[in-house]
Amino acid sequence: MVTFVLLLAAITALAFWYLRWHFSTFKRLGLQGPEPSIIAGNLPEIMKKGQLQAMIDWSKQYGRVFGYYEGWTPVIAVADPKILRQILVKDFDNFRSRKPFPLAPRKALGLFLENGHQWKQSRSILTPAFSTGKIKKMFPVIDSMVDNLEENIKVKSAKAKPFDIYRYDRFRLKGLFVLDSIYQGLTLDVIGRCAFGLQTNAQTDPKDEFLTNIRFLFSGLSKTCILYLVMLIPIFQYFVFALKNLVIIFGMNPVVWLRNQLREIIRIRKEMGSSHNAIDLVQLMLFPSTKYSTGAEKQRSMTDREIVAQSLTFLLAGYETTSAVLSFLTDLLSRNKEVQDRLCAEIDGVIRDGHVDYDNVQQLPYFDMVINEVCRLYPTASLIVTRQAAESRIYNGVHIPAGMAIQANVWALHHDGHFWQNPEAFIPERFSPTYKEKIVPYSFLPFGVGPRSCIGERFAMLEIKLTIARILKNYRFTRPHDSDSKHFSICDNLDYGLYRERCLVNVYPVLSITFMI
Ligand code: HEM
Repeated sequence: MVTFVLLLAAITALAFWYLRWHFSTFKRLGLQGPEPSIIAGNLPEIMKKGQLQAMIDWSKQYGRVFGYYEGWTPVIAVADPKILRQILVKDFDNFRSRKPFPLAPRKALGLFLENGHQWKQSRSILTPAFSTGKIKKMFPVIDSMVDNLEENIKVKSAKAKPFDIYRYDRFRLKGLFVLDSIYQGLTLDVIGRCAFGLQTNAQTDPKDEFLTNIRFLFSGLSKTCILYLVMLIPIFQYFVFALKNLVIIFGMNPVVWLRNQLREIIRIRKEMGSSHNAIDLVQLMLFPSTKYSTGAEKQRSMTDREIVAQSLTFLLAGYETTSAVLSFLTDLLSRNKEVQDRLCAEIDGVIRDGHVDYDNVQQLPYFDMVINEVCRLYPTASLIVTRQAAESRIYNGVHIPAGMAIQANVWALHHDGHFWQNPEAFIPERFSPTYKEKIVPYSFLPFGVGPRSCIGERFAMLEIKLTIARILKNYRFTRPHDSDSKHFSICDNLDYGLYRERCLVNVYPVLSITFMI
């Protein structure tokens, strides 16, 4: 009995010592940061405030580089442009991987979560899908989807009553309240058609199965506590993986539904063969372009499982991010009438015959400035610019040991008074040719930067510009209390609270859920 008690005491003391050692990683590295609890690191604060708010508060307290613990995982948050340049671009070979992801699937991860050779191969297969030629060919598809959006707005505005372009609808889905925005329907239809040739009708049918399943992913499942448990005790994920089959058998998961749909598309496309003239991602993944492969890296077609994982990644990446930028852009234009007037004047000047096309939508420099400023104020994907160090290195006096996770602190970077004068104000002129030169390199990263930056940036920019240019040809964004409001399209309070709602809750859980594939 005494031996047993002694052994137990020794094991407890050893475990305690190990936990203390682990949670003093940043003290040993000489980095400041919030005090972690010995069991949960800084997870309680992250859970209480949300990750972004916690990071904002910590940035104020500890500056541009600090360390925190996402449960068990130590992470260095970086908002120093010089160090970010090293990590994201100059020394990319040391930072090819993303931060380890709770519940990431073991196989078939999708481009966003892939690492090493697998990532490189997938990126080179998928990059040609976003060439200028391909995007140009996608233009008429996006344009036809915007027809539906315009029709929606026309019907709404004909009632001569204000309507809310963001909170277009609020309904109960599988027991949860889901917010709807007319932009979500648009971006889902666009990514569905352009990436997979999917015939979704999210804009015309609010009960469209694709839309409801995707929305369910972004709402209910994102509130799961399983994720936090895995962040706390990473080993717990093996238990979750074991449960996965049970969930699939009961068919309760929207991922299962989406997976089955995508498999059906793959089956049909395989039957059609490589001569089929589709220009989308599925076609590229089944029949990779040889134009971009070098001798050493012969491209193979992907397996069905890999294609499903990639497709789901693109659906998720292309849907929520773009609709969120459209929503913030609408909100900011409705609040800043002079900016909206100047933008409309530019659009009317360039697009004289009223027809927006691929070439004229590229000739709107003020529009580019406005979108950049929206993305600076509200970087909708600010938490996903992450990396992991392969080897130990020192940058600007900061020691980054091998295996350390890095979180680019994009919000802090975009709101840093040292880099941006009056950072909370909406001033598109910051991005004018005169002032642009003064922008500190690597202080503006809405799409990330370097070889792992957003693959869909140009596609998203085109979609945003085409959509807003077409709306502004006929309408103005106003607010409900505006006395001169013609009651066309009106958006309600889109603010920081909404930013949190749309951009924060979602990233981890939604991507984690791809483990169901
Ligand atoms: C306004 C809309 C969008 C924003 C703000 C955005 C932002 C981002 C950011 C910040 C990253 C991480 C970059 C890094 O780590 O350096 C990223 C990665 C990615 N984005 Fe986007 N994105 C948008 C639209 C899209 C669209 C439309 C697609 C697909 C058609 C897409 C597909 C991806 C993919 C696949 C990755 C992972 C790239 C890799 O790891 O190689 N994104 N995006």
